[in-house]
Amino acid sequence: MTTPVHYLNGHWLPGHGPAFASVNPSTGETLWSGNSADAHDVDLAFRAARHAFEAWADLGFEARAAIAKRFAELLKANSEHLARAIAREVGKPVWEARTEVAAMAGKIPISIAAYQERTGSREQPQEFGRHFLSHKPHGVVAVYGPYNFPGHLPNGHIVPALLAGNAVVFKPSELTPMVAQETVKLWEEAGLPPGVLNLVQGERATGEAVAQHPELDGLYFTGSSRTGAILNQQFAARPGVILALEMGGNNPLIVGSDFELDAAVHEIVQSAWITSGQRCTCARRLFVPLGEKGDALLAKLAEAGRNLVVGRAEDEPPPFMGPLISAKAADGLKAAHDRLVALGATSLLAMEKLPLGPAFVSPGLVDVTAIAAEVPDEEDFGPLLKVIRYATLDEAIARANATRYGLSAGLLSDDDAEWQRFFRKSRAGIVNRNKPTTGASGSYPFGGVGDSGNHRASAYYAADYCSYPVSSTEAHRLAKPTSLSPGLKL
Ligand SMILES: NC(=O)C1=CN([C@@H]2O[C@H](COP(=O)(O)OP(=O)(O)OC[C@H]3O[C@@H](n4cnc5c(N)ncnc54)[C@H](O)[C@@H]3O)[C@@H](O)[C@H]2O)C=CC1
Ligand SMILES: O=C(O)CCC(=O)N[C@@H](CCC(=O)O)C(=O)O
Repeated sequence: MTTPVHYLNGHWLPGHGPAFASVNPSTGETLWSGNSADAHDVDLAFRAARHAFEAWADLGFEARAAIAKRFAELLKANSEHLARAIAREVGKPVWEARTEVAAMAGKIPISIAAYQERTGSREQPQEFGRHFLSHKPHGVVAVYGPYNFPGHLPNGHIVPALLAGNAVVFKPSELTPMVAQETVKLWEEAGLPPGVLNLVQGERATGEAVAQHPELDGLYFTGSSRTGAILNQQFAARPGVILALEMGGNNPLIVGSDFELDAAVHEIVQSAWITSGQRCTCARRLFVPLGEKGDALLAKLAEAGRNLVVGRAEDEPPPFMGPLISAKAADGLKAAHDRLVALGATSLLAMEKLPLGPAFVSPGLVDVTAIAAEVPDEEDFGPLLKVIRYATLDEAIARANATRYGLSAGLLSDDDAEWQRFFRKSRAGIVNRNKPTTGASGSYPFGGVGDSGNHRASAYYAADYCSYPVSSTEAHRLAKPTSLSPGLKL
């Protein structure tokens, strides 16, 4: 119980909960181990955050932004170190992990602009003084991160929360504690005052202790719809706590009537198999027109999947896809693939477990047209793409929308009328044309409808849930009105 893995009130301290570890899914090597934060450690984090909050909020935006800018510089200076940590702990290839670190540094100017634009102030002069709109931080907010972007996605909540003047308790995914620790060290080096950002590592019990803490003013969660739904229920009894939920999807990608074959295959690969399918925005369902052109597309896509290089995160030459996060995840994906085939789906590219290690699978492509009604509306978080053949675009759009989720959706078509129809009818927070469903811009809002979120979009709109609006009517001097309300004598 001696490894200092929690950052509480500006000190690195050991935890008092059960021990846990993170493992490199490419190699099986243990990367990080420590004791999780128990309820008492979590309480220390909240006390520190509450204590630090007022001075941090009073410091002013410019001073807070200056620290965030120093953090961005440190990210750039340490980008290779952090990218390697991400590659090792998540399994994504180093080239891709580098893009994650770049997105983290890019988050700072974006969040500064968003704070000013989305939550700035507005004044309306009046005879007596003014009406005035300003924004205040919520207080102490918790940030929960998923494992697939252990740097970028928690950063997408932490940066705007701190800029707005909140103090933060950060509970990263238990699968990626090392990346969280390396990130928080950079905030420390950037000069963040003690208590403003606290790190509590741990598994579900730590997450529960954070969510139940009475000092909580806001909870910003990126993770599975299952956990998000639990939190949503839990917080129904605490309406005063602002809850931002960014969750999964069962995202459709429709291939229209007018497309260039190689370009379409490229966008599908980038939609479905990037990050080994471990992005919430990944396409899970591919709608392909019936007929020869659709047949040719699927043949080419299966070939691209067969030729795609799967390898260890740090391999040279680099792979396109690394392992899944764990052997358990790989077994789960393979089982989902096999279940579809057992139900009667046609395998166009069989997903296989690979001899590289227990967390490795090859990409899978299954035609589920014949069993579409039996396919559960679930997010299979890995490189498994389900194909549905269709006769008319309207049919494809209706089936694409037939999901309880609504995160991303895409159309591959050069036909403008098809795009207009698709855009009008599709129900998702991210709707793309001739581009992957993945790779959303941080300069735009990011979030979904249905079970993909709770209408608190992140990225550019994260500023909105990091502070609350205050409307003031101000008179410079107290003055008795010249005419009083009927029935009132003074
Ligand atoms: N919409 C979005 O922006 C994104 C959504 N995701 C989604 O995240 C998922 C993958 O991430 P995971 O790490 O597996 O998510 P997860 O839901 O298993 O875990 C997320 C966090 O919640 C904590 N947690 C789990 N159960 C809890 C409970 N009962 N109470 C409090 N905390 C609890 C975990 O320890 C972790 O810190 C996928 O479903 C993916 O679609 C991932 C990235 C982006
Ligand atoms: O938060 C942002 O800056 C934009 C959202 C973003 O980066 N989305 C990524 C990854 C999220 C995921 O799918 O897990 C993407 O759209 O690829």
